Amino acid sequence: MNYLMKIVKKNKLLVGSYLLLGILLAFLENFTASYFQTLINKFNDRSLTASVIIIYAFVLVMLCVLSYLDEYPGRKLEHGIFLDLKIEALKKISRVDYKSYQTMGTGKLVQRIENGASAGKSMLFDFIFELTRKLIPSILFSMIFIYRINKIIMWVILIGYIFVFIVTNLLLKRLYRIKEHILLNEEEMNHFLVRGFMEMVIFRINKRFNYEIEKAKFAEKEIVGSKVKMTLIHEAFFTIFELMVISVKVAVIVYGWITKSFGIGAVVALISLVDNAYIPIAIFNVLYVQYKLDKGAFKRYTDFLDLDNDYQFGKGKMIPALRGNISFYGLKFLYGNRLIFNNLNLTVNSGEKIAFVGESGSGKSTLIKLLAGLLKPGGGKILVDDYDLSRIDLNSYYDYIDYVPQESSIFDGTLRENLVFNKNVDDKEIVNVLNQVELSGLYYKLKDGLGTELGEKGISLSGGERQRIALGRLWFSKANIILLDEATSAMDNITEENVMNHVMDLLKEKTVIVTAHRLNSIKNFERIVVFKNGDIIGQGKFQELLENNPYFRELYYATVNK
Ligand SMILES: Nc1ncnc2c1ncn2[C@@H]1O[C@H](COP(=O)(O)OP(=O)(O)OP(=O)(O)O)[C@@H](O)[C@H]1O
Repeated sequence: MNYLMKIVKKNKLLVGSYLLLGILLAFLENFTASYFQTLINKFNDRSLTASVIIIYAFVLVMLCVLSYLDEYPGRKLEHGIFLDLKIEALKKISRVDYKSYQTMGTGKLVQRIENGASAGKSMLFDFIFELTRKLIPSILFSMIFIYRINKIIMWVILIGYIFVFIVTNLLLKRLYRIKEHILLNEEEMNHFLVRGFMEMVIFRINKRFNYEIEKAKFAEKEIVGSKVKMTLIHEAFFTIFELMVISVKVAVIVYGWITKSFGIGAVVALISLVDNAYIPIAIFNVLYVQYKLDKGAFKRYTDFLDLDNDYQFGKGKMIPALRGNISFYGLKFLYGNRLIFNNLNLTVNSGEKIAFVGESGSGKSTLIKLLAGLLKPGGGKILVDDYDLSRIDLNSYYDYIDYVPQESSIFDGTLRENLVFNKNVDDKEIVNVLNQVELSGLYYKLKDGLGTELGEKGISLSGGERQRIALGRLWFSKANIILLDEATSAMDNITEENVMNHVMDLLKEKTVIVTAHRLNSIKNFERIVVFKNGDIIGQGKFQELLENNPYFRELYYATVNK
């Protein structure tokens, strides 16, 4: 509910005018029905005057004009709430704790956000607003007008309300279970769709699509079956309800006929007021059932919004500058209960060029992610200059650090966006950088130049091209700590050497940490740190390690002999 209240507060003017307009409309609708009684009675006994007709016409015109004006705040809120809730999800991703992010499945999550945003909009706009501005005022006004005509009928209608409410709650229990089943299967369905789109090549070559389609079809069968069942239960309720309203209307006519207590105007007005009293309750029930069911979908969405945030955003020290000294003291880190580092110590000096090497799984990327502030140490400390990293606001830290991750860091956007994000940079400057990372050949072949769309994860590029674009970003960065995690692994040796010469030239004043498996590529680094099972088992220059460190020698000959 907090998230919905936040939206109400943000739009308080629109919400206020929408609610007031609704209440005014509800009053006018019931007043029209009641005033119609006066008009008919006067018409019947030939005492009708022009002023009565003018008042009646005026109210009808007002109803028409106000209903139209009502559309403005109504539609703005309706569409705005849905999209605001989706944007809230994107804001969440910008701050969510990295460990939770790692376990999210995109397909299921996107569907959960879609269902949740739609449910939230429906809870606020279709239920709470509708109840406040229309249903409650309508029921109250119609009751007041009915009471003025006949008290007994008002009580009969009220008892009817209670009956309807009890039946609705009985139905709800069954509907909940069906709705939960639908939501889970919708997420499942999207999971198969998204992974089918994203992993097309793997699935096609492994002939997995038939299996995926079968799974999606099963989810489809469950969704369709459950939706049909839900509609039938809903509709059964309305049929019963409709029959009840017909009975009340007939009873009003019979009662008036037997007791001879009302004139023709009163009968017409009562029939119309019974509708005015029951239509809102019918609508209330549809919305109430929907509201209760939406709560489940909305909870799944808010569970995501309630995930822990990275505590270092918006909190901690803002740093004015970083020289680039780094120290790890007694660092401990666990993935769940899996110990990765226990008491790791390492110092990197400002401007130093360091390479992390070691067998796959030895912890190199984890250490880089810890230094990037994505993962948090389970013990010990990371100092950057003299600041304790855990006390720095990451928004401030990210002005001084740049990170090229191991996995593709190209996003669905243009070549220009992928190089400079939203910075205002001259085309010439960008083309010059493309030359530095040996991409000018590719660039001149692109029909749309810097405006070329690179596709999801840069699918239209080769692995090496993707890596060179990611490295090209460094030319537009002011950071002075640079972390390159296997940033050249997909390039051929010659391209790697040429590009890295330019990159290292660019970064000569900066602190640079790279991880690499091809040990030839880090021959000239000032220091190489050798990792094994989360421990540092050697440090030094390339030649020293080759002579003195048997494990490094083993690693080196394993790569050159390939
Ligand atoms: N999200 C995670 N949850 C649990 N364990 C993880 C997670 N990410 C990595 N690990 C484990 O942590 C260990 C260290 O992984 P890390 O990626 O740091 O190794 P690495 O030295 O960079 O390997 P590579 O050279 O293959 O990239 C590995 O055993 C890996 O399985």
